[in-house]
Amino acid sequence: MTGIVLTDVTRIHRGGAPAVANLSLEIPAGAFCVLTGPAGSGKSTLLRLIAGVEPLTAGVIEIGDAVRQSWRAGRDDVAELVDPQSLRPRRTLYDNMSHGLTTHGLSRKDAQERVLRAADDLALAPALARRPAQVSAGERSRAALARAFTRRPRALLFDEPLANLEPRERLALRRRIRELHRASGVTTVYATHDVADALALADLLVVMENGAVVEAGPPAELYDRPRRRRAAELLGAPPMNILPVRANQTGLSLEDGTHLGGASVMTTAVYAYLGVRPERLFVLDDASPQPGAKLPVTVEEVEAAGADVYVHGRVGAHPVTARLTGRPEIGPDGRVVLGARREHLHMFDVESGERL
Ligand SMILES: Nc1ncnc2c1ncn2[C@@H]1O[C@H](COP(=O)(O)OP(=O)(O)OP(=O)(O)O)[C@@H](O)[C@H]1O
Repeated sequence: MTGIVLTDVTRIHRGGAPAVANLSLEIPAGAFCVLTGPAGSGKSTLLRLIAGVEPLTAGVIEIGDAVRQSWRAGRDDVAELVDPQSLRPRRTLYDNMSHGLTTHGLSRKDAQERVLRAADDLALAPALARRPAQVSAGERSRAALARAFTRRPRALLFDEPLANLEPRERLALRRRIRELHRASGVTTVYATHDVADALALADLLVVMENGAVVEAGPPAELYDRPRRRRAAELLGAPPMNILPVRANQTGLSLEDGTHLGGASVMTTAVYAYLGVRPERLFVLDDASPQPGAKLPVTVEEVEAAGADVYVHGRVGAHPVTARLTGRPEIGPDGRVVLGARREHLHMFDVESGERL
């Protein structure tokens, strides 16, 4: 197995701002690394640079002994970009999957065995004789995935492979990708803006913005204890609520004096940003656990979306969103008091954005 080491990687398109800027990252051998971040943050560009289909402006990408630099193109059989668009339209799925295997030294029989095994693994057998235009979007995605696996590259690269699939198929293929990764152990880099996919798949999660890494680490750490305010905001849908507060021994309050609760998380007085994820808020009543903070919310909108109910409103002048499991009872004054447990409160430095 081979890891991927990126050192000061930069890609500048002609006349543009850097799509990837001085980015360094070490992806251990066999890891499932997920790149996430908003549109335009550089995820696809980074994948294309690793795949070698786009040239580097500066920096080095090492995939084992295969080294890519701006002045030296790397080998193109090292990292495989899984892309349904690149299936050849005039060939059957079988031919698409077997193409190139025999020229890379496999016997016809071994190539056939490999293709049939991959087709079995991805439930593609009935569609093998058809062309890409004659199968569903899900089958095309699975065919691209099967083709990549048959080639046994050192690294597999995915760019939003679930984007155009219906929800049930999405979940099934997401699980399959994870299982195939576990079975093959091939180092994988996967780009998505979907937070749930990112958290479900990653061993190493990389939050990107403006072509740079905001924060990287195990997904549970980034979700539960983000080190940076920006990473906390980017890794959440809806994003983490952020309120500017004064915290001292008596508790937390907003600049207009609104008291947010008695249980302070700080021992000395500081001005900070309080962060709380929408899904960690609950309606405060007699049965609620002891809250670390209370938010008196003036409700502006309630969206009932199946199992989730989104409550949008304001605390003082600041917007707040809660994701609840039931419709809250809203008082005649249009208010509801929400709570969050102390362990679900995050404090960030006002200037640096670092976790306090
Ligand atoms: N061929 C190109 N020429 C000029 N600029 C480009 C080109 N490709 C990408 N960019 C710019 O580079 C930046 C990063 O784009 P990239 O597609 O890598 O982001 P992304 O995170 O994958 O976005 P998305 O989630 O929308 O796919 C963007 O500002 C984009 O406009």
